[in-house]
Amino acid sequence: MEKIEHIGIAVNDLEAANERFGKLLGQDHYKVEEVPSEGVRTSFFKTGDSKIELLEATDPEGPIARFLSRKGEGVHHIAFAVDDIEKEMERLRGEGFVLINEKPKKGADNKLVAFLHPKSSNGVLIELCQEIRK
Ligand SMILES: CC[C@H](C(=O)O)C(=O)SCCNC(=O)CCNC(=O)[C@H](O)C(C)(C)COP(=O)(O)OP(=O)(O)OC[C@H]1O[C@@H](n2cnc3c(N)ncnc32)[C@H](O)[C@@H]1OP(=O)(O)O
Ligand SMILES: [Co+2]
Repeated sequence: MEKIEHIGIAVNDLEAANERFGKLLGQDHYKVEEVPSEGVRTSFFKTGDSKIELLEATDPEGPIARFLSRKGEGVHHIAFAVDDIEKEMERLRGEGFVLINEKPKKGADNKLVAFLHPKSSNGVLIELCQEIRK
């Protein structure tokens, strides 16, 4: 794991949260991107070497909608940058971690992503992110 790539925060209203985090961080978000496969619309703020990712549900059955209905707004996941996501998934499987997705999938912000089940990591949902190289 190289560094914290982003911290994902589930929000009810992306525009309102963009405004609030914009004031908090003293800067605007640099993108809004929908990821239909995940049932989310995301926005990103650059915070030094890592980012804040705000997540609004676009699918009432999706993971963010479920999280919001069960837990309300709040920190949803921690994402780590990895150089080789398949290799890292293999390593973590070997260490006994439960991978939610068998294969990496396309995430937001030009990344390949995979998730570990929170039960493997002390109740914290962990995301692996690899930059999609040109
Ligand atoms: C990919 C685009 C973007 C990016 O960065 O590129 C994203 O980050 S998208 C983020 C949204 N996508 C995901 O979260 C995908 C991975 N998540 C999942 O597959 C599910 O949310 C899962 C498996 C973590 C939970 O799904 P499930 O339907 O089983 O939810 P339950 O409500 O039944 O919860 C089961 C159990 O897990 C606990 N839980 C759920 N979500 C979280 C969470 N975010 N952090 C910690 N714990 C979580 C929940 O409390 C239940 O625990 P229990 O003890 O059984 O009550
Ligand atoms: Co994320």
